[in-house]
Amino acid sequence: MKGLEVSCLQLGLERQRRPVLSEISCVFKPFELTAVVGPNGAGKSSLLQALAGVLAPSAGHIELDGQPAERISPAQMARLCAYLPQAETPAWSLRAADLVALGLLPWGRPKDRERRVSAALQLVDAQQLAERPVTRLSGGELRRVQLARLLVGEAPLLIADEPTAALDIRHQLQLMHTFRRQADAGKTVVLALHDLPMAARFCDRILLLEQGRLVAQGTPEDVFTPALIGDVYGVTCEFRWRDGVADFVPLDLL
Ligand SMILES: Nc1ncnc2c1ncn2[C@@H]1O[C@H](COP(=O)(O)OP(=O)(O)OP(=O)(O)O)[C@@H](O)[C@H]1O
Repeated sequence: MKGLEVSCLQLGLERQRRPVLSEISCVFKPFELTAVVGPNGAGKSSLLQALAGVLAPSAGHIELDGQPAERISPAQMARLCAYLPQAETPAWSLRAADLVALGLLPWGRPKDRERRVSAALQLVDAQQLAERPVTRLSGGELRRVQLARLLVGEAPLLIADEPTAALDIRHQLQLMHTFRRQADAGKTVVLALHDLPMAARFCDRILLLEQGRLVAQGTPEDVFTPALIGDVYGVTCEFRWRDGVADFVPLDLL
């Protein structure tokens, strides 16, 4: 599979005329799983929406393999990037399998559609939900079906906003292993996460946002330090590293 490199150059974004992202410069590469972390309102979702082409930057550029994002047509973008927003309520009572199949729309109606839908449902342990109307699923079940829709296509760039938030710990781990495998196979994977130990364990790179600015980027060991995290989140904390796995202990408010 050909990977996709995404660059942000001095990216700025306004919402309701208020700046929510400023001077963000970073690169997302094939084979890399990146977590975007930061406190509530820091701009994680806004950055993901800009990368997915949902929100247009007010300053700077986004380039996909060197091509300016604004020159990429919506149809082309749909083949390049699969995006799952933070929250999405189903508007129609589709069967779960039909919702997942929507993720294949950018590629028409592939002959092996059913096999692919079933494989994607299996990735999130949701095969047993295939025939269920999506309006009658629990929060975590619906999220897993939506994640199957994200994973069913062939886009080289996967973007998911807090994908583990509604899931129990077994399904969280299963999903993070799936994203890890997608990155290992050459995809460029970008996730907004609040779970810092999960980000430390599975991700190659961390972007730390604070009030719309990128205050740190690097490996989990670079970014997850008590000084940086404590300062940005306003807490005292400890990270205890064992074989690349971080025990994160939030101690108290600063
Ligand atoms: N639809 C909107 N219209 C106007 N401003 C918005 C909108 N959505 C978010 N914002 C503002 O943009 C800023 C960044 O919000 P964003 O949702 O990107 O943060 P976040 O880091 O994803 O937060 P959270 O962890 O709470 O999901 C915040 O100040 C927020 O109030």
